[in-house]
Amino acid sequence: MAEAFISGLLKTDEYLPASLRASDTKEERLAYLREKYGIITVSDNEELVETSDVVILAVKPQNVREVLLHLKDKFTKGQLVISIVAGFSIDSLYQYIPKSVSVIRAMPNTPCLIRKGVSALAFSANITEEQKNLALNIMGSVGAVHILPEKLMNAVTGLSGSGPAYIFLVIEALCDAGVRAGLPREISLDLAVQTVMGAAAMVNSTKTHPAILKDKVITPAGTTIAALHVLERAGVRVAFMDAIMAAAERSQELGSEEGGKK
Ligand SMILES: NC(=O)C1=CN([C@@H]2O[C@H](COP(=O)(O)OP(=O)(O)OC[C@H]3O[C@@H](n4cnc5c(N)ncnc54)[C@H](OP(=O)(O)O)[C@@H]3O)[C@@H](O)[C@H]2O)C=CC1
Ligand SMILES: O=C(O)[C@@H]1CCC=N1
Repeated sequence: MAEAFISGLLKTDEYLPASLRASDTKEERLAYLREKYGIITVSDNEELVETSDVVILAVKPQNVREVLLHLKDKFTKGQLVISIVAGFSIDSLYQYIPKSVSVIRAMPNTPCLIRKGVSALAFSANITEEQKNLALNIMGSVGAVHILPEKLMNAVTGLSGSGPAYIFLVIEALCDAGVRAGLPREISLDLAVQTVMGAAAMVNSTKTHPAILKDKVITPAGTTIAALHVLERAGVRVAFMDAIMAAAERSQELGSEEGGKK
């Protein structure tokens, strides 16, 4: 996910490679980031925190505590930490980060890599307008941004944070289905991709409820209603609801000390 940010930010005119630095546990990973993006890399989180105005925390929830434990006295007043860690609340982060530092809990998604992401942000109470604008600029550089109350962040994680994976699965399933019906795989994949992109763009640009757009595809006694009958019988809507609830609940669990160990 951190690479999605690096790539997305560098595709803007605003962020130059020399203004971005990354740390990681593996030197080979840092060498890859240096070579591919020309950014500065450090093998030491302490150095990174001491030399950065904005720190994006992008380790797995299971690693957050050990990472922050070593950094507590490295932060300085006025710094901004943007955490993209699923499930980890602002209050939990403040167990390891001084109160003089501002914290943003963010939930982006991987299309940030191509600047087509969507993120939600929740702010700590001490955030300044300048820091809000800076965060909106960073996150806005790689996609759409919503500011939300923190209590909604697990739901965001379930929907849009994990969401690209659901849509990749749908695209793969549509492609296989086309192949099953006789289409060459390459053509089938393109038909699936263009259909998903076209449908999403139509909802976005017409601002029309998807149910109305769906109805316009359906000819009475035609092909579409025959297919929708099968999807409804298979419980597709409930499957999506259950899936997103499962992800939101797992996000909540990951934020707890016990859940973070699993
Ligand atoms: N993937 C996604 O779509 C999204 C992920 N997120 C959140 O982003 C975070 C990262 O997820 P994701 O990118 O998928 O996971 P990855 O495992 O790909 O990335 C985590 C990176 O952190 C590195 N790391 C581990 N320990 C340390 C350490 N002590 N110091 C520095 N770096 C360290 C890991 O290195 P190593 O491999 O050596 O362990 C790895 O490169 C998670 O908290 C997740 O909840 C949020 C939104 C979307
Ligand atoms: O799977 C995960 O836990 C992360 C959080 C959102 C997307 N990927």
